[in-house]
Amino acid sequence: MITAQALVKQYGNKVAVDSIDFTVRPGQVTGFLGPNGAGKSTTMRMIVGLDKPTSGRTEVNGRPYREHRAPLREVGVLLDAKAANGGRSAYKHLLAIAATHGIGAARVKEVIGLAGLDSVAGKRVGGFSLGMGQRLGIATALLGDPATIILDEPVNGLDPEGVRWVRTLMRNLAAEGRTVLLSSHLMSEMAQTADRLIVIGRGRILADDPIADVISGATRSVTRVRTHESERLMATIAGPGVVVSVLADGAIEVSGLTAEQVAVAASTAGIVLHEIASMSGSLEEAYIALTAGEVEYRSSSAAGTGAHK
Ligand SMILES: Nc1ncnc2c1ncn2[C@@H]1O[C@H](COP(=O)(O)OP(=O)(O)OP(=O)(O)O)[C@@H](O)[C@H]1O
Repeated sequence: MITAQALVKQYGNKVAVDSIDFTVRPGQVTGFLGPNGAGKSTTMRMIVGLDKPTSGRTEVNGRPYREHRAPLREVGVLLDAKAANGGRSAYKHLLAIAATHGIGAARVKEVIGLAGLDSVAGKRVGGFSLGMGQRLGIATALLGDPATIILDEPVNGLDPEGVRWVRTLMRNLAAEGRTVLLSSHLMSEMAQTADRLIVIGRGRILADDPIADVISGATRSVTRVRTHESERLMATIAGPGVVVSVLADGAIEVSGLTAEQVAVAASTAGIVLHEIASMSGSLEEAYIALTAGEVEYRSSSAAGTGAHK
């Protein structure tokens, strides 16, 4: 479990984290989202004692991080995958960290296997690809078999197999009852991995809800219907708050009624439907809607460069 209470971090005049409160619960994957510069890394750094809050507090498993006598066994962290010593082999790197925390070589071998690093465990970390470095960072985070895991951009640089591996690992860790906090800018990946989301913008919390609620709260869901009797169906379902539009392919899109209500109305009127689907918005749409106006760094033109020809 991770908690933050009235947590503030100021760098000079810059308020990076602006009095936030949240609880990250065990048994779930919680996604931590926000535009560049929103304050995610600063928050994660404060949780694990790498940055001191200007005011407020954070706790991991019921105590401030620094008060844990064996922090590696409480919380596993991946904040900077490039932090490993380049001259050592992956095995030696993990063994050195394990030794300073009273963790045996057997656990080192175990996490090497878990992270899919068996074939490169004897190789110098300096020669690792970004993806291998990420795997090593995740192996390090898991070394102490911690109840809480915090990973900042863990899929950065991973190939599709690696991305899927991280997703499955996170889901399994949560299913074991652990607390998993995960940041990523990959919305489709987050949508498949997280149960709950905390979204921040300019240091403030914009949403802290189950993922389905974040999506339904920030996007419009519609019912898409296809029938040979579009005109009659439109007349049948017309009413206050019901908006219908005819799409280019002849299907009609209805907002203001659930798919069930449309199906019942059609059935009562004896109208045969060839297709009916409830279309909810995507996490990406919800995220863009939620963070509009909260983006610190935005390109001035969506079309990119090429203005001077
Ligand atoms: N050491 C520092 N000194 C001064 N300002 C800082 C420092 N660290 C972070 N900031 C500022 O605090 C704000 C939050 O930064 P932070 O790195 O926490 O954002 P983030 O959400 O992790 O962004 P990203 O998605 O780009 O990693 C930014 O405006 C950043 O420039």
